[in-house]
Parts: sequence; C-alpha cells; structure tokens
Amino acid sequence: MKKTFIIENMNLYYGNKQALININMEIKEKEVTAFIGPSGCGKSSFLRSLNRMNDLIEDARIEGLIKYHDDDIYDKKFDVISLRTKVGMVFQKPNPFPMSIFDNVAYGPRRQGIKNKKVLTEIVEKALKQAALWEEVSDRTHESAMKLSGGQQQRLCIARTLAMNPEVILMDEPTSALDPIATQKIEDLINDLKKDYTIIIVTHNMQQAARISDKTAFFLLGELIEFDETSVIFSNPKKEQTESYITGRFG
Ligand SMILES: Nc1ncnc2c1ncn2[C@@H]1O[C@H](COP(=O)(O)OP(=O)(O)OP(=O)(O)O)[C@@H](O)[C@H]1O
Repeated sequence: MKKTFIIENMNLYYGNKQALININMEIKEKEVTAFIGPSGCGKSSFLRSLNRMNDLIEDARIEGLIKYHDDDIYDKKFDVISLRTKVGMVFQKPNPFPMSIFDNVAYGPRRQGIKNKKVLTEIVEKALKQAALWEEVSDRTHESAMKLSGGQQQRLCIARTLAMNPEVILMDEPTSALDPIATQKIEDLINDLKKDYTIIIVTHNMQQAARISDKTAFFLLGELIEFDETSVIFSNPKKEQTESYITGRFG
C-alpha cells in the first residue's frame, strides 16, 4: 500500500515547551490509524501538524520532515490551502456553521468557485449520502443545521469535509461529545469510508481504537512509544509502557 505521510525526526514546540519528541512514522493509504495515549501526550498536536493546523497557533514551531506523498508540507513553497483541502479535519465538538444543512455542505465547494446549483445539489446529496445522513435530512436540507442532534451535526461536519473531495480525513476525538448510539453510527461510517479514504483518528477510547483501526500509535509524554497493527498493540504489545496503558494501569 502507498504511503500517504512520512514523518521523520519531527519535533514540535510551543514556545520553550517541547510537546513532541523525535517522531518517526509512516501512514499508509486507505487505512484507519488511531492515536492513543493519556491526556497531554501530544496526540492532537501531532494530528494538527499533518494538515498544518498548528500554523494557527502563534508559538508553535516544528522541526524535522513531514511528507505528504512526495512533498515536504513545511517547505516554504508548499501550498497549504490545497493541503487542507486534501487533508480535511473533523473536530471533537460538532461545529456546523449557523446556516442551512445544504449551505453547510456547499460552503467549501462554493468557496472553490462552484456556483452551478445543479452541480452543488449533486455534491451536497452525494456527501450527505456518504456521511450516512441523507435519509434523515433529505426533506429538510434548507433547515438550519443547528436543529440537528449532536450526532447528526457531527455527520454533517463529516459530509462538509467529504464535499471537498479529500484524500485524508483527520478526526480529533469525533465521538467524545456523543452518546453511544450516535458514536456507533460514526464508527460504522468510518468503517465504510475507509474503502475510499485514509483516516487518522485521535481517541481516548481504547475500545474504539481496537474496534475501528487497522494501525494504532501509542504516545506517552510527547514520544511515540509503539506503532503497529492494532491487533498487536492490544494483544501483544512489545513495550512495557504500552502494555501498562492498555491494561489500564495508568492514564
Ligand atoms: N496551543 C498550545 N499552547 C501551548 N501548549 C500547548 C498548546 N496545545 C497543547 N499544548 C501542550 O502540548 C502538550 C500536548 O497537548 P495535546 O493537546 O497535543 O495532547 P493530547 O494528547 O491531544 O491531549 P488530550 O487527550 O488531553 O487532548 C500538552 O502539554 C499541552 O499542554
């Protein structure tokens, strides 16, 4: 399988504080990769560095190499806008825009210059179907997205990302604000989407990582302790710290 990201000797600092220490990792195409580890270990910081969302944090600084396919994404000439189109992101708290369901999903394509109503309608319908939301909203796409339930809002945010035709979807604890039924819908959706997309998910929920991911990366205090097939991490980890974490001895 092709490599989507190659990360070499990567360090991340917030001012003087080092949050990630010498990370080396390869992320493969069309796999689900889960990042696990105790609070503050750097999972979200690492996720955000993959589409340069850390650029928005004033004193964040990155050293080392992050390659997306053949390109160094921190190269001065690299096009960050196109990176964020290809590498979309879904956040912990559903964050629909205060506008209609349709306009939420059409927002990105419109900003890319698509104005034709028929084309936009097709994009919106396809994205809502892919996000397993269409059946619930097909008769009210003109209504405010704020009226949807939390789980529906999160699937809408996934549809909004899909409408940009990404290759990778980064998810930062996408179910932590949801109830178990809404969580299961998102997990089913991730399972479906991995046929076509590369998915990287930060989760606090180890059962969730075990259920949905192909590979799992365990982080501790800014270091990548172990990265392997999910079945290996959860049944036969090589490092003692991983074993302690997955058996609930800390974190
Ligand atoms: N904007 C920021 N400015 C300064 N320090 C930050 C910032 N964001 C994160 N940090 C610090 O970097 C370290 C890693 O944080 P990060 O949020 O990446 O960890 P995490 O594993 O995702 O934690 P959690 O699971 O609690 O979200 C922490 O010590 C945190 O305090």
